[in-house]
Amino acid sequence: MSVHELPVLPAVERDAFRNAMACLGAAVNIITTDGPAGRAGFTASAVCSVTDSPPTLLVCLNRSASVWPIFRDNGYLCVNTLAAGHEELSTLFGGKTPMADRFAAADWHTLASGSPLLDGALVSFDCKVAQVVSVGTHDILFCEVHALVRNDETHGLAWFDRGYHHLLRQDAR
Ligand SMILES: NC(=O)c1ccc[n+]([C@@H]2O[C@H](COP(=O)([O-])OP(=O)(O)OC[C@H]3O[C@@H](n4cnc5c(N)ncnc54)[C@H](O)[C@@H]3O)[C@@H](O)[C@H]2O)c1
Ligand SMILES: Cc1cc2c(cc1C)N(C[C@H](O)[C@H](O)[C@H](O)COP(=O)(O)O)c1[nH]c(=O)[nH]c(=O)c1N2
Repeated sequence: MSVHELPVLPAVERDAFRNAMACLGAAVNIITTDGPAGRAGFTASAVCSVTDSPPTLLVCLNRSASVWPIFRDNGYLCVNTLAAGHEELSTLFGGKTPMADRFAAADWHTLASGSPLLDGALVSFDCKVAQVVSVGTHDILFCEVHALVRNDETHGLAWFDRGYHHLLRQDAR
């Protein structure tokens, strides 16, 4: 098909897009960093696996978020995937709460990256930001995973239809 014959696609309204995206269930994560630019954390559901060679995941971060310059400058982060029971913590990191109050609400430890790992997270991925691609209002942070901490005792937490939902493990049903 020659260039001038390519179909012109209609635009989708932002609210219609958001209402549609609310139909995609997703894990809920607290993304943390600590380094020369300071300590920060925010709630993110736009997180997914990219490749297992090398182990890489992505996080989408709105550049208008107050945490954005800190993540940009530190270059390391941890993805803490939340477990059932972490709903309040998710809301705390997802709002306009002062950073110290966000971290005071839970217990943390660190591995090589220095980013806070949440005690009791379903899983934590200690990462180095390897590549950043800006698309519209967001930066897509492609992160190489260098350490993992799993907690197989707890159940999952999903964000779907603008609310939290528990995901039970097979042997718990
Ligand atoms: N990728 C994101 O930036 C992202 C993802 C989820 C939620 N949020 C924010 O969390 C809050 C709660 O969201 P909600 O699900 O209750 O209702 P909502 O109507 O604000 O969002 C519905 C869905 O639309 C998508 N979305 C919302 N804002 C977006 C943005 N700025 N860029 C890309 N995708 C976006 C997400 O998938 C979200 O689950 C809102 O402030 C929302 O903006 C942002
Ligand atoms: C369930 C859920 C899921 C997400 C968010 C919120 C909630 C409640 N937020 C929003 C983000 O956490 C919030 O905008 C910032 O923490 C706002 O605070 P500051 O601007 O940092 O003060 C969010 N922001 C973002 O840039 N990428 C994302 O994937 C998500 N996902």
